[in-house]
Amino acid sequence: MNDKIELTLAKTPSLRPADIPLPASKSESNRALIINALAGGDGSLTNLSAARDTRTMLRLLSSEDHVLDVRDAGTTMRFLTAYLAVKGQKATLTGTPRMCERPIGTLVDALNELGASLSYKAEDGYPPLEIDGDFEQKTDTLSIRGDVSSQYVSALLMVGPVLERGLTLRLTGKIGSRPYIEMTLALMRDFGAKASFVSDDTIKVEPVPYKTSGFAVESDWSGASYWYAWAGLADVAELKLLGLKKNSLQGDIRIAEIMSELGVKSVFEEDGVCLVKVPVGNPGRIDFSDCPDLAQTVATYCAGAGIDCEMVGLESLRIKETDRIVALQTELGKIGATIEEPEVGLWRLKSDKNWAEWEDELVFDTYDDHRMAMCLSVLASKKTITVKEPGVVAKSYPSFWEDIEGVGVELS
Ligand SMILES: O=C(O)C1=C[C@@H](OP(=O)(O)O)[C@@H](O)[C@H](O)C1
Ligand SMILES: C=C(OP(=O)(O)O)C(=O)O
Repeated sequence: MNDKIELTLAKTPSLRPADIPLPASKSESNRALIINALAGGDGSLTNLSAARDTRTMLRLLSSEDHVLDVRDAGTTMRFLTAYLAVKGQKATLTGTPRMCERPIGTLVDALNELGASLSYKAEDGYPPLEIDGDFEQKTDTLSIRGDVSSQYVSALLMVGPVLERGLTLRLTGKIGSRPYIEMTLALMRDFGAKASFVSDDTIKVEPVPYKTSGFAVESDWSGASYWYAWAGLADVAELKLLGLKKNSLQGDIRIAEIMSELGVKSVFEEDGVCLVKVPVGNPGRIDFSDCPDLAQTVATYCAGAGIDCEMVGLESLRIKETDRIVALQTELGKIGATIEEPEVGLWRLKSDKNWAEWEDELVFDTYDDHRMAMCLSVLASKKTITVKEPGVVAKSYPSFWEDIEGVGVELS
């Protein structure tokens, strides 16, 4: 299914009861791989994600090529930049044309200040990058903006324990995606590092090397979000999402709380979470500062369910796999919804309450963005739809369409 040019999903208001075997988290997997490599590479990592972003990380960590192509994987690009720079490994890091439009200057500046020799091969501030191979620590304290991408912060933190003098990071501005930073610190500590926030905006990493350890990756809460939306929009849905825990390292567990107000309750069991339909409450203003990857799911769900809402904390959405606001404005416009952005990071979504009047031929573009394909799929609970380039899901959830077929959605 992933190699088709387009995929049609037949209208499916009633889902077959199912246990959904979610993919493992690519965020946890990519951190575990980098930390394990810095610890000597002998740890036992279980349930690593089959996501392309993780397979790419695995491949590049053991590659002896000079040119390393991360494709469209943001964490792979940012984490490998810091890893290779501090290891003093010569390499060129590159990616897809879109990856070469995603900024990396904040991280490169910080690494050069730390003692690395990184330069740009094309445009200043953007991949491709040349890593010169020399590294000598020049400072143990860095200030870095926290409002562009938390991945720069995570990348720097993970190399902290192998630096002779350790590292103190001071984050300036608003700190976006903070749970991803906490996830990084938690995984580092699992591997013996001494690293934690010492104040609201300062993180200290001691020069205590990693120890070999084991880590079991949890299922992916971002991937789970599409099932919450399916459960909320379908007339009948009895789904259990396997491998999710109530105490998660992933900030995207917030989908459980958001959807409890929007029509889906979570019942945690030993081996996963059961989704139960409940009446829709008042969404109010939803803040995505901690969980930007949930924005497309919630926007599409609200547009499909006829719910108006105000979404904030969306400053980073324009520099992800695509400009996610433009993509959502265009695609949700096809079902009569509008999204206004009166100020950066604030979206006002107004939905068309009458889905029976949506166009009959709904064909959605996906913009090389896995999350566009997965969030739009949920609209098939109301109408037959076609999704272009369905293979984009491979970035984080390669078996997405098989799992969709598993709940009884006819695909052609
Ligand atoms: O560290 C991570 O694993 C991620 C951090 C987030 O990025 P930003 O920090 O750029 O918001 C998120 O959007 C991305 O999918 C994964
Ligand atoms: C933004 C994402 O990933 P990345 O930044 O790692 O490419 C994502 O998975 O939605």
